[in-house]
Amino acid sequence: MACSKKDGSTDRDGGAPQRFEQHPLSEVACVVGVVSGKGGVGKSLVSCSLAVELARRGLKVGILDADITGPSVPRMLGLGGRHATTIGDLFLPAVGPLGIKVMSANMLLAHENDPVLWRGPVLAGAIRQFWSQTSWGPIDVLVVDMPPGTGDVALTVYQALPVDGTVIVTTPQDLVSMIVGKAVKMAAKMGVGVLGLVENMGYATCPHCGERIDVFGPSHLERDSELAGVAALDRLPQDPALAAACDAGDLARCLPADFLPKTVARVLALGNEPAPVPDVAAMDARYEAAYGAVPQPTAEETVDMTPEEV
Ligand SMILES: Nc1ncnc2c1ncn2[C@@H]1O[C@H](COP(=O)(O)OP(=O)(O)OP(=O)(O)O)[C@@H](O)[C@H]1O
Repeated sequence: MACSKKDGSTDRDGGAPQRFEQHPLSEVACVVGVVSGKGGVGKSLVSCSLAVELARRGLKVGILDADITGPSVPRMLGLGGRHATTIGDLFLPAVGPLGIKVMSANMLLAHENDPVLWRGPVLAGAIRQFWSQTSWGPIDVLVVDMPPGTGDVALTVYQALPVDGTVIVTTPQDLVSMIVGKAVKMAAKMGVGVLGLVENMGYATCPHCGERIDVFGPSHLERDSELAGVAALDRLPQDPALAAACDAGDLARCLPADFLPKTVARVLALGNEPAPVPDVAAMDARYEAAYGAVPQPTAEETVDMTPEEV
């Protein structure tokens, strides 16, 4: 797979100086971010599932766990308690099932339940280490499991890594839908393309009669993706077997076949079909048509939201 250039000089930013340089021993062809506006919606599950599905198709896959303060990727892939290998300043990712390479803050801690009590600049430094000081080797797709929300680390990833496209994970609740808009706008403001929305935990299947139950009410996937102007990708069930597999570190083996089919196809198409950067003005117009005009703040009430340099 070939996406954008990964040598710190992508066409997108014209070689902006804040880009972190890829380690000379890494050859990452494609970087896909997985984000959610809000915590706990299943972003790490989607990151790991995407990695597993791509690895099942024979791709060389890595996961950069940018959820520094709440990392769950190592545990889900059976790498809980594993430490990263270091040679001097160089980090080597742990290798999990299906050859998936993983780099996570948890692999740098003495105990996996130690808290990471780092402030913004140190968190950004960790992202730099996971990209510039880590030898990933040849990787077709590097999945970046982002922290929830639109904070410091997400900003760093978008500014400093050559993200080719981002998958936004949501659940069918109004609060989460509203926050999807923030995640889409953040990507747009950073010039990052959006691959589409994945709705997680939308429904469950009754183990007795097989009936589908919409756990949080009807799906919002079509509505939210239309309003945001991004693709509707997959709708995932709430499945106790998946939760148990995550807890047991056995997700790679237990993940049902052809999980996330549309998301996988979209990622595989990235080389020929770049992820479109959402049009924020058009998106605002659609939200306004659907929900009415949002009262505009006065000049005194307006806060400068321009992202700062890393
Ligand atoms: N579709 C699902 N079916 C069953 N359990 C799920 C599903 N999706 C996520 N879970 C469970 O919910 C918990 C939270 O999932 P996950 O860690 O992926 O969320 P997250 O959005 O990455 O959270 P955080 O915001 O803390 O990073 C996990 O224990 C996971 O096993």
